[in-house]
Amino acid sequence: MDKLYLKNIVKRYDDWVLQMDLHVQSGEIMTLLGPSGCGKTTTLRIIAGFIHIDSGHLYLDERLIDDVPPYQRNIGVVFQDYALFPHLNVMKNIAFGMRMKKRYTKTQIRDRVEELLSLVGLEGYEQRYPDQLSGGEQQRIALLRAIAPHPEFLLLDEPLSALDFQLRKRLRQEIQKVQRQLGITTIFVTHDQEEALSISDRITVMNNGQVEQIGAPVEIYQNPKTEYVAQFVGMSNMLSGIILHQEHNCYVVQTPHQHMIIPAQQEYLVHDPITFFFRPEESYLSVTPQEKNTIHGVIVGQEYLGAEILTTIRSKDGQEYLVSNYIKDEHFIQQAGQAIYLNIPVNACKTVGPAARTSLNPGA
Ligand SMILES: Nc1ncnc2c1ncn2[C@@H]1O[C@H](COP(=O)(O)OP(=O)(O)OP(=O)(O)O)[C@@H](O)[C@H]1O
Repeated sequence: MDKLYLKNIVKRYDDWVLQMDLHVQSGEIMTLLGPSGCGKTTTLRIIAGFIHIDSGHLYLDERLIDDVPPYQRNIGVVFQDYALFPHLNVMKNIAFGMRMKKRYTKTQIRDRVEELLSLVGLEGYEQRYPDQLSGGEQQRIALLRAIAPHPEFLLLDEPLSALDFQLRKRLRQEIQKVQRQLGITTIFVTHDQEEALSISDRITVMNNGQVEQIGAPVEIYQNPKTEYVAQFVGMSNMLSGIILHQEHNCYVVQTPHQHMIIPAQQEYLVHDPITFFFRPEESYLSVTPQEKNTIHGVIVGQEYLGAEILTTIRSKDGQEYLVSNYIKDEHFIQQAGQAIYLNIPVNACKTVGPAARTSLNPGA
């Protein structure tokens, strides 16, 4: 069932337009993912009721909420800076929203705060002040403050962006755990694709004010519908060519390098232009050419990433490709300038359709 429905929402700022049609299901974590300026925060602010829309409608539990003011929407919000009230201790910070509602007794408030603190392992922190907490602890308290008054919906706007990498990883698991235990429908905003893949039930990939693709993380990563999604979510190597002919369930494609064989996932005709991609982790290097789908090039650089090595290859026509190899599998540390073959298994090649939208914004 839809918890929230953004029906043909349009919001204009001068010559920039946000256009959204989005269903958020009850109990899910839906992530809005996209680069800076694509409209994630604007969407959240529309849902929270801080921004008026030019057209469209918002439904919460199938109830129209266009004219419901923010404080009556019963939505919990955690923004990027998660500023706690510095003059209030942890107990009072978390209790703040419950007190505002004037419908809870002192005992109910205390019990709720203690229950929530134990959920994130911060029992006994009630009397501390924000300046006596680490960044990660402050972030947890901000989350609890938002969920304490039993909101119907939780909006998290890049709540982890101020934290270091390890802490972000830990806290996103914690957010997910709390969200699951309370079953609270959540919209999570991030520009970090790894964070989106790890925390979400579904992801909405946004591009310049519009939805590019909506799907489960595995669907978005494995079957991106557009070139934009393939390149924004994970790393990908793009290739273009012309269909020469079909062979069984594959197309033979003329690319700048050679003929490449790719699975026939979509209907194409002979001579049609086609764009396909492969992921760095699905290709491999060799010093001799393989039977098919081999690109000859030279190594132009290698990046050591701990568990893997990311190698950049430049082909004769000057195009660069990324290949990642697990060091455990292959001790493939090479010199820049060395000639090498990049091999791409047929099934690693995936097509992306033409962008199924006409952008309203400049620069798309
Ligand atoms: N009040 C405003 N007046 C005019 N333009 C605005 C206003 N607020 C946002 N914009 C523009 O709307 C677009 C979307 O902004 P928004 O903050 O929603 O993006 P975002 O995806 O959340 O970006 P970030 O990740 O940097 O926070 C941007 O081009 C921004 O400049």
